[in-house]
Amino acid sequence: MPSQPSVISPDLIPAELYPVINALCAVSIDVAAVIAKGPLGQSLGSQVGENTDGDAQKALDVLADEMFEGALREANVRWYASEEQETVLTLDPAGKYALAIDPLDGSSNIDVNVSIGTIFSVFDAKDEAEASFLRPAREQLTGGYILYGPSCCLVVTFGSGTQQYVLDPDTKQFVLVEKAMSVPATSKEFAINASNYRHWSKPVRTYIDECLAGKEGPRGKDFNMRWVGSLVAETHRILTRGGIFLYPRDGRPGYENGRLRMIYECAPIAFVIEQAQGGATDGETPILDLAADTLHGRTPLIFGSAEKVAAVAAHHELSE
Ligand SMILES: O=P(O)(O)OC[C@H]1O[C@](O)(COP(=O)(O)O)[C@@H](O)[C@@H]1O
Ligand SMILES: [Mg+2]
Ligand SMILES: [Mg+2]
Repeated sequence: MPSQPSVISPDLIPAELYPVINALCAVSIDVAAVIAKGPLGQSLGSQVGENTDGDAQKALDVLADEMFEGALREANVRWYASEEQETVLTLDPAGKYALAIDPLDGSSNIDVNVSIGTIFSVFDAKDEAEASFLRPAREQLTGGYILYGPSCCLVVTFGSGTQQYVLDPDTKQFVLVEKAMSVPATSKEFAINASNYRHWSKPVRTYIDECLAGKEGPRGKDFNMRWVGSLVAETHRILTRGGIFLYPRDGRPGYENGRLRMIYECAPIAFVIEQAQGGATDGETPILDLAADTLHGRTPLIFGSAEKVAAVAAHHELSE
């Protein structure tokens, strides 16, 4: 751990959680430096194995996981649940918190120099490891992400607004730049992996068909589309200029609940988005009212500008 604090302007960070956030920031400064070396450093994008979900594990997935696990041992974290680990690890038996992490989000973008990130979520630790995570997402104490993009930033909520901190490369510290982020209520942008169109359910197809119909369609305006392939980058764009993101369930084997994991990805992103006046649902229920039933369980995720999320939810209701 560096001698200087890794995140300054900490007045909005609850004192008890500061060591956790500070440790996450300290590691992310090192992760950002590793990423910035690109092909000058070690080969980060090569496949080194598979995780429990059968996803390809890249060298940087494993390295980032090891780096966060190591640093969080001294940050009052009792239970550590990682997308890259099969079971929950005990870090500090006396620790107060249970931390879930997607150490490296957007793995397919590692070797193409496109934005990637880290997503995290913290609960109070219970005596049982798994029970600390398999509970309503609304019980999170904090949730957020670090984006390794053209600039590196931390976006985080503690339940009273969503804040943004940016890493100053000169001082190597995260500095508060926005106290209360707000998702624009409406926008003309949607994000979905349209290559799966033929596998989608009727409500999702209907909604996207309406967007594609543009001015002449029922929504009466032209839309734009984006798909980065890194959830953190899509989230940051939507927090900044609005829009909607959809990773729905679809008809492919293994995609019955979509692709994204509840505790490592959907819950923290939903927390950040709701605290910025946006919406996040699985199509029927707000994500924050759901609980994962297994550690690596997935859920459909639809989030963004409140008005757009409501429109998709309405399609789901109509089709019931
Ligand atoms: O390749 P697809 O099916 O479009 O999926 C893209 C999604 O998968 C993810 O990369 C999954 O995250 P990981 O990289 O952590 O496995 C998301 O960041 C992204 O939104
Ligand atoms: Mg991910
Ligand atoms: Mg990942």
